[in-house]
Amino acid sequence: MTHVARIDEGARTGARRRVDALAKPLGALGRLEDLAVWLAGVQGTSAPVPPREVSVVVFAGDHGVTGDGAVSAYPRAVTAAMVREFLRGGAAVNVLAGAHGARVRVVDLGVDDDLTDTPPEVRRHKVRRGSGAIQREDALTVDQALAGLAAGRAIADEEVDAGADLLVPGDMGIGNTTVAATLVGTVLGLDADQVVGWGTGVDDETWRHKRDVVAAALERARPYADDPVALLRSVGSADLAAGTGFLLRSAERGVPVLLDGVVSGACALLAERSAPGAVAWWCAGHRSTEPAHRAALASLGLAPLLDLELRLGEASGALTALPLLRTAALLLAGMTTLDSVAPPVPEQV
Ligand SMILES: Cc1cc2ncn([C@H]3O[C@H](COP(=O)(O)O)[C@@H](O)[C@H]3O)c2cc1C
Ligand SMILES: O=C(O)c1cccnc1
Repeated sequence: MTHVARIDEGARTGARRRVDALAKPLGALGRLEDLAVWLAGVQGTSAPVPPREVSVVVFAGDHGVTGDGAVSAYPRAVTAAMVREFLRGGAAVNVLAGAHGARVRVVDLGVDDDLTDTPPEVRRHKVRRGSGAIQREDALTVDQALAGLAAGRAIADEEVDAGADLLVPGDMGIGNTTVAATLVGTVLGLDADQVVGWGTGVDDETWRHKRDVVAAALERARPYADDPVALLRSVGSADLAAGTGFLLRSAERGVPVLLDGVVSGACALLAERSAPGAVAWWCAGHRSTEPAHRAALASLGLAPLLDLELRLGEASGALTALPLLRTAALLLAGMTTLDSVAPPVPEQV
């Protein structure tokens, strides 16, 4: 059972009042105003501060769905190679985190490689190597789905206990847009055509195969549309289970999250289904080109901060949006009020 923490409505009201009093026309800072009010609600103060301790967690895993003909433009071995690169510091997530002052942690939940050359910390939460081919078999056992969820929760706890004031989920796993599309399609009752995208940049023939794979997986998953754990078992994966647990725990601990692309969007949809109201703790950093991401955000009622046609994952969209969140807080804190600058109303004679 997830007990969603309460958003501070008083702080939101106070921040809205302050925003409206600032030295600008009413509403002139557009969605930056809403962002400042959101931050106030999740920080529990009408004077929110820019998030300082930003913790990015990249959940990594491989997907059995890549086994029967390509659903991705890249081979499975790229997952392990990119995990190693995250540790070396040359991936997009590293550059963006460095630029914007965030910490990156990579966690292997299901990479199809033992990664014995990486620090034990990376592999501590490993559930299995790869997941089942969801078009014809379960992705996980129930125990593995629960282990993935528990790992995500534990990781959120570790980050929050270490002082994180903003959590950012990222993803790495060849084939994961196929899994995310299946989860979103199942939860929202959509067809494969409505959720399947081009992922890493597949050609038309691969797209059609991907669509058929998702259609078969949707068929298997339909009976579990209202049961997030059964969904993760049948058509999910250990890394997406962990992403879902991470988001659930953020809402329990009352720590805000900046969401990334279609993978965190699918996790958010599952987490919101299992803990209605949790979405109040999450902000959508961006909208990717994946149709399933668009559908997930619309269903969650989240308006993305950016729409830059990104299609990378790794938390890259969320980190690109991070400065906007800080900007919103700085404007609220630093601007003076209109009544301190406006010429006084002339007195009647
Ligand atoms: C070099 C490289 C770096 C990446 N970083 C994130 N992804 C992203 O692309 C993959 C999902 O797309 P699909 O479902 O089409 O495989 C995931 O690994 C995701 O994290 C990458 C993909 C590649 C090739
Ligand atoms: O939507 C995304 O986040 C995405 C798209 C393509 C590849 N990886 C992630």
